[in-house]
Amino acid sequence: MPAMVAQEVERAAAAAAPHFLVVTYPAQGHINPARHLALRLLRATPGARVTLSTAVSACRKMFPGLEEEHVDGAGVRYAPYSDGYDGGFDKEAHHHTDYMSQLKVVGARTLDGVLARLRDAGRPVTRVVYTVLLSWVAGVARAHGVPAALYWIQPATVLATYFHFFRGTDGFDEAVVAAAQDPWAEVRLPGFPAPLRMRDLPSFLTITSDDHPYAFILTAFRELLDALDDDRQEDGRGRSATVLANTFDAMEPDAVATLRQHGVHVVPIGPVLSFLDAAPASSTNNNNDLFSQDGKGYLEWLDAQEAASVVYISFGSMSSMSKRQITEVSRGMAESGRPFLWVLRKDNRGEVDGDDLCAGAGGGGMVVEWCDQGKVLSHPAVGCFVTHCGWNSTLESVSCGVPVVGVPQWTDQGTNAWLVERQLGTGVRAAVCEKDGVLEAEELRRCIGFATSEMVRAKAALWREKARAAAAGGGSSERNLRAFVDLAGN
Ligand SMILES: O=c1ccn([C@@H]2O[C@H](COP(=O)(O)OP(=O)(O)O[C@H]3O[C@H](CO)[C@@H](O)[C@H](O)[C@H]3O)[C@@H](O)[C@H]2O)c(=O)[nH]1
Repeated sequence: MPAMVAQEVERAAAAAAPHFLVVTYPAQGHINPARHLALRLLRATPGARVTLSTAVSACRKMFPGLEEEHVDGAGVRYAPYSDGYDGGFDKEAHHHTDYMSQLKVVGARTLDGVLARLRDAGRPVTRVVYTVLLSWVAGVARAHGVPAALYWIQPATVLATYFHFFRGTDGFDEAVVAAAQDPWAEVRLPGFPAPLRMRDLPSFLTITSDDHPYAFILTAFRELLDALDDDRQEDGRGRSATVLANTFDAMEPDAVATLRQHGVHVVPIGPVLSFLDAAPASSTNNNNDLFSQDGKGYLEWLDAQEAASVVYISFGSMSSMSKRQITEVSRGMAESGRPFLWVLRKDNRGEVDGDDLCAGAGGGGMVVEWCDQGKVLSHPAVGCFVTHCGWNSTLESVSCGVPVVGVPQWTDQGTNAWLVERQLGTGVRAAVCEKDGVLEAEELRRCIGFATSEMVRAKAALWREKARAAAAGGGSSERNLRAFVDLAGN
């Protein structure tokens, strides 16, 4: 075959290969599930391209010096959009509402540029997948004639809650507004056999004024569901655009059923955790950290601990611990006599020194600024996880069979704690001080004792198997993802 013809054939083949563009908000808890999905898509689709797009500032933290594009060691390409704050968003100087409006305008314009550039380079995007808070991405994809799917990175129960709230299904919205001030009030979520308490619902539903500092988040969720409706009308089949959900059938059957019954085309593909796919030694979620590890050798320290003895403590990438909370955790761990590994981010520890904390807690632990949580939870020495119940941390704990002490702070975390305690039985939600929400030392010790009991450990082991079976070859989530991928290839 003459060289020019061969080149043409190669170019045509490249243009025909599926190309997924995964777009995410620039927060650690959003970037991680996006990258795990990117890796899953690469693995599920031989010859496919996967590009991940998040804001320039986040991309530069992950890959210093990045300009237009970067390909990581696993083959995921990064092509950032601009959120209007390429130097980083200073939350002391600007209001988050301004950030969201900038993100919508500048993000839409620059993401449009990313799609155009990939098309002009002979690598047209065939499917866009976007995470929460980014409803405008659906419009950008539509303008390029590319189908878009929402990737829901919180539990399906939270999606069902927002959906029925915004729709007003069976008066759910009115019931929530009436009970907003009472965390113990019970409300019936349509499609669920038993009532939930207000504290089990996403915290944003209790926002009753547009002046509330987080009112913009409730608006962003409303817009996200509206965007699904826009696609429903265009689809003509009476169901919404695809919603890939980072959950699995066995974990949230009621939520998946009620959403489908109301026309939401929800497709459980979780747990989407790439470190489950690799051999434990190479398991990693590296390369996408917005925080730096301090190289303290925590894995070697874990190696030296007894099996299932260590309590791992982390409140994720956003929540901060008050000074009193830090003191109570430190006291609780000292009194428990158990070894602990505690993540206290720099922006979360105030004046507190990690080494002083360890000494104060009896010297049986280690405080780090950030760690590879996938590796930590996969480590046999870890026997309990004290967590704020972010959805990623929750799914990671379930998939690693580590029992949980839940200390939810806000957003979806109350629902995640409810799932863990009431639906799965793999942990316990701690009682906190009514005045300041602090988990006190005695309660921490009690909860760790309960979470490490034979009964809870057995449940955690059971759900570990169910989670892994769903994601493994032939499992419900793997089949769902494959069907999605096959569709995207056509
Ligand atoms: O030292 C650490 C601490 C955390 N992580 C990872 O960081 C992610 C944290 O995500 P998550 O547990 O969901 O917490 P947040 O960062 O707080 O995530 C935000 O986003 C999530 C997805 O929308 C929501 O479920 C949370 O409530 C919200 O706070 C997880 O993948 C962890 O493995 C590390 O790798 N190292």
